[in-house]
Amino acid sequence: MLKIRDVTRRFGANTAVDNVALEIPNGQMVGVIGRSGAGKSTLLRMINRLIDPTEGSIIFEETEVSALSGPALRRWQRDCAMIFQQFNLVPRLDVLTNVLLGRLNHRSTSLNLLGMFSREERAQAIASLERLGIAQASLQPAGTLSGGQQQRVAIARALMQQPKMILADEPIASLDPMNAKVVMDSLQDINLRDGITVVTNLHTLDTARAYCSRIIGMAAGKVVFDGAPEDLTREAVHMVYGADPDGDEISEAITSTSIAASRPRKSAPSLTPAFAST
Ligand SMILES: Nc1ncnc2c1ncn2[C@@H]1O[C@H](COP(=O)(O)OP(=O)(O)OP(=O)(O)O)[C@@H](O)[C@H]1O
Repeated sequence: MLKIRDVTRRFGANTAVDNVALEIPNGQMVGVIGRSGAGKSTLLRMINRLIDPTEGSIIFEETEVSALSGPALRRWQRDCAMIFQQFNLVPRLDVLTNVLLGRLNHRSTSLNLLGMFSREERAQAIASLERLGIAQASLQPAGTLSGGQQQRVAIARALMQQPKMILADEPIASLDPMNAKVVMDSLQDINLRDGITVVTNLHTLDTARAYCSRIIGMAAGKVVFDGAPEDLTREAVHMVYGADPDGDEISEAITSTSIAASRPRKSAPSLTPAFAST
């Protein structure tokens, strides 16, 4: 269980995340939605400790993640793998080496300095690439792959960390619908088959509805919706996205990529939809 307790993050006078409290049980697939600037990335980055909260605490199992430093913090960042919109691979290195880099936090500094990976680690990296359907590109420089392929490499690298949780920050925002579907199907497969918690920021509402059993809607740094996709009514969508500049209700079409999940998502959790009063 991940517990986010009254977490706030300010950048100067700007409050990016405003007093957010959430509990995420292990094994959920959670979509975080909201307008640009709503605080989605900041929230994810605080969970992974790429950014520190200004106030509040983040707890995983019995560990206060927000208080960790040194090797314990690196262990947490290994347990909580992060996937980014821009993939964050090393373009000049081949795909296999990029995936092996996911092992770095598992190993001693001296082994890392020698840059040596065991036969077992290599086999594991190839198995991860096979699972993502991209093993044939193992020896290609990562920078020569298409965006969709690069994101699959990034997911294979995340798997090499043997994470307890995957945080994906707009993983499909740079991809065309077909590649977006492959990437979301992969994240769903990892969630369903391995039971790994996935928390993903998504620009598009229909993707969140299709893949996530729980949707968290943010507006101006606050959680304004937390519930199952079925409970995301027009009213709730309005609370998350607000009205367009002409004052008209926002259309779901503009938050749509038209991708459909290959597998049905897990049945919805027994969540009471929460609407913030402010
Ligand atoms: N490093 C930073 N320094 C200053 N302000 C920041 C920083 N990171 C985020 N912000 C501000 O915090 C607010 C929330 O940003 P955040 O990136 O978390 O939103 P988001 O919902 O992820 O948006 P997007 O979908 O555009 O990525 C914004 O006003 C943003 O400008």
